[in-house]
Amino acid sequence: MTSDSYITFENVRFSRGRKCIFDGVNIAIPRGKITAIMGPSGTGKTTLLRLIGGQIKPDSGTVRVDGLDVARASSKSLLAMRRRLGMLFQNGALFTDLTAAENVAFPLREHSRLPEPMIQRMVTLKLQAVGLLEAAGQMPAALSGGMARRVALARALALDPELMLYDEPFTGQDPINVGVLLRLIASLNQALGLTSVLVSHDVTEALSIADHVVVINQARIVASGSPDALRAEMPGNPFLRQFLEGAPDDDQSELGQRSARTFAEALGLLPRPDKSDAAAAASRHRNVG
Ligand SMILES: Nc1ncnc2c1ncn2[C@@H]1O[C@H](COP(=O)(O)OP(=O)(O)OP(=O)(O)O)[C@@H](O)[C@H]1O
Repeated sequence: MTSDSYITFENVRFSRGRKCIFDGVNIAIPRGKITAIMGPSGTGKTTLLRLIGGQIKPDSGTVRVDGLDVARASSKSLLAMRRRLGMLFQNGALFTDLTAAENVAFPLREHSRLPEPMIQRMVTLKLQAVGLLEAAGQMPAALSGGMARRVALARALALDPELMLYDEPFTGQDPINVGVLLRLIASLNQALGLTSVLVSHDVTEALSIADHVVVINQARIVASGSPDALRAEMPGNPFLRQFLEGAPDDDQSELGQRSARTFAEALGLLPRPDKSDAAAAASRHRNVG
């Protein structure tokens, strides 16, 4: 681990029943950057986020978040770590009986003792950060899907996290909303000095903002580095090449095939489909739904 790593996985093993999800993986997630986690469906990307959050523990090995050994930390240290962590998951629905502003205020009321005027100020700042101040008084039912996702992002930022975990944040969104979310994720990471970990099937989109990429396949890390470094590594890396050339042996699903294809497209290894990027992305979103 270097001091530039915010999160490290050191020889982490994790199984579900008889299925080995991680077979001694080492990962370094750089501080202050956006790291995209890629891999075919079912390879353990969400599991990786749950190991980071400490919801599950490795069978062996160590997961460190800013130096904290997550599995062996006291519950007090774990709680403190989680308060520095924001999460935006595809199912992170808003509370339907609270306005947008009340949704953003919720974690502040739950986890801080700030006086009400300060909470209102924080809510205003967070809604401004996602460009939705005008929606403060709206109920979730009155928001578009894209607006609701941005309010959920504002809520995830409420406690000023250092680390943001995004699990499929673009699912169900149209290309314009995906573009807005991408720009927000990138600009917030930069402006707030965050470290972001992004799990997404939208490979082209995720790679457009990723500084660092980790590719998982069959319980191992098959490649990691910048998109440029992966491109350079591809010819000498049979695992990566297999992933790029087609779905792995045990994943013949349409999703697995698509992950491999879009990854190769994103690295410029395959010609892009003869459509505009937006139309291609729209077609992928429909498929994911
Ligand atoms: N609670 C659980 N109990 C048993 N097996 C589980 C559980 N959660 C996940 N798994 C299994 O662990 C493996 C990894 O799941 P995970 O959700 O991390 O994959 P993923 O890469 O995020 O998949 P996707 O891209 O489809 O979202 C899968 O085989 C899944 O079936």
